[in-house]
Amino acid sequence: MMGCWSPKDVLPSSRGREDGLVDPTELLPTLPGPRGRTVTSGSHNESSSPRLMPLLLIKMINKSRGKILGVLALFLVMVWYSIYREDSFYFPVQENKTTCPLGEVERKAAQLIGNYTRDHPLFLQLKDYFWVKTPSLYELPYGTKGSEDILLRLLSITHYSLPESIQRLKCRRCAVVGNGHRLRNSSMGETINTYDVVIRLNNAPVHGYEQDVGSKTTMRLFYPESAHFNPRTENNPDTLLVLVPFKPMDFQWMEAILNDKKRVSMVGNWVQPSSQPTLGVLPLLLGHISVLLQVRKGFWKQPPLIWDANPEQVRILNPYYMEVTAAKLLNLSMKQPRKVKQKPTTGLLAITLALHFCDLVHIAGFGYPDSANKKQTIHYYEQITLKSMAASEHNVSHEAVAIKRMLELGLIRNLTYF
Ligand SMILES: CC(=O)N[C@H]1[C@H]([C@H](O)[C@H](O)CO)O[C@](OP(=O)(O)OC[C@H]2O[C@@H](n3ccc(N)nc3=O)[C@H](O)[C@@H]2O)(C(=O)O)C[C@@H]1O
Ligand SMILES: CO[C@@H]1[C@H](O)[C@@H](O)[C@H](O[C@H]2[C@H](O)[C@@H](NC(C)=O)[C@H](OCc3ccccc3)O[C@@H]2CO)O[C@@H]1CO
Repeated sequence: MMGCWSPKDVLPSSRGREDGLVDPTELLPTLPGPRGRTVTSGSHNESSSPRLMPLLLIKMINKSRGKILGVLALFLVMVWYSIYREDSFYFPVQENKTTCPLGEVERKAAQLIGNYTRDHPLFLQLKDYFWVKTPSLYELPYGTKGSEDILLRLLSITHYSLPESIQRLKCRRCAVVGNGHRLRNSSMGETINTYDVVIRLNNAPVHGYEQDVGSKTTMRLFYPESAHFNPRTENNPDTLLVLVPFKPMDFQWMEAILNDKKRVSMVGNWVQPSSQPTLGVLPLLLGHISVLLQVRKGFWKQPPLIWDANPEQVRILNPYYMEVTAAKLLNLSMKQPRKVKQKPTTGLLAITLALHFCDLVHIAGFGYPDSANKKQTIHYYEQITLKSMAASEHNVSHEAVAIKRMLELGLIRNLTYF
């Protein structure tokens, strides 16, 4: 969709191939054959004997000189443009690990985001709900108005701190990994693992895709409907599992999961989904399921009822970042009429979060296929197309413009192409 150039722009147009790619033999000069036949220099005949090779090569270069020079000139202009603009539109970024562009993200983000500030906590904190000094202006997903009571309960069983290992970093180099198909066969895994903070989204797997997407996950943003059923296999033991709340039911789901987990673990008998429950734990398990069945209604997709994650890893994202993404990056109204529903994707939200927390923000796996491209799969891990997003309430072309603006500003850089 957002590709800035394609091989078609610089190579001769394809005549015979239906897939629109250039036939390699078209690039070979034509030569008179032994009996007046015209053959390409790639064909196997006497004229390709070793003695004639230098002659052929010179002839080839002579004939294609214009094209070669054209391609070379275009390539040089692109290299120059990329270096000049300090962005990675055309080429993957090569970052010097020893330098830290301290203050650069803040300076550039302030150009794009009105009233930009790093003063807001990343995660919701219990102390802000004991005595609400400044009530939130908006309801979920842009604020916590009306959710104060459930938050009092939920925040008393979750944590809000940033792990010490992140706090002590002198430079927070962050990679935000989108779920896009462009990561497939990208071999970006090793590079992604070098970042201090790797942010992943929803139920995107790493297991089996390490070479392309890496295996490090510092934070994973998700909502109940996008929670992976087996969080332990796709995260690290210290990954922060960051709930993005969209509706009050999301808090209730998290509370039920965590409370029940606490109750079950108190008996020291947490039942793995795959293991056989012992008889002693059955009443507890039934209680667990009935609590969760009560919160089951009200979701647009079945969330996990058993979720085997360590409660110490769980955080609740401050809806402030959703507000900034919607209002400042997408210019959405905070008070949308009920019919016109549009909200930011989790990926754009994650980029916004990174802009408020990191010293360097690189993205990978962002970019949807063109809307006319009905067959292209959208994810690196499953075979679904844009059609599956028909009821998604996102405007991905609008978001692409916002991301492109950030790339142009040099505020973020791209590890894959966009
Ligand atoms: C059917 C549906 O509702 N799909 C939504 C899915 C779905 O709910 C989850 O995957 C859970 O199954 O979630 C979303 O997004 P999804 O989980 O697909 O992808 C996460 C983020 O990666 C970026 N992305 C993804 C694919 C692609 N080709 N290009 C991209 O740039 C986007 O920024 C995206 O946000 C979501 O939460 O935003 C948005 C999707 O619209
Ligand atoms: C970041 O948004 C997430 C995902 O990308 C969206 O596609 C998804 O949109 C759903 C929307 O949140 C649902 N609205 C409510 C109020 O729950 C909407 O509900 C309609 C519906 C209801 C019952 C059964 C099916 C559909 O469904 C949208 C998806 O089709 O929101 C995600 C965050 O929750």
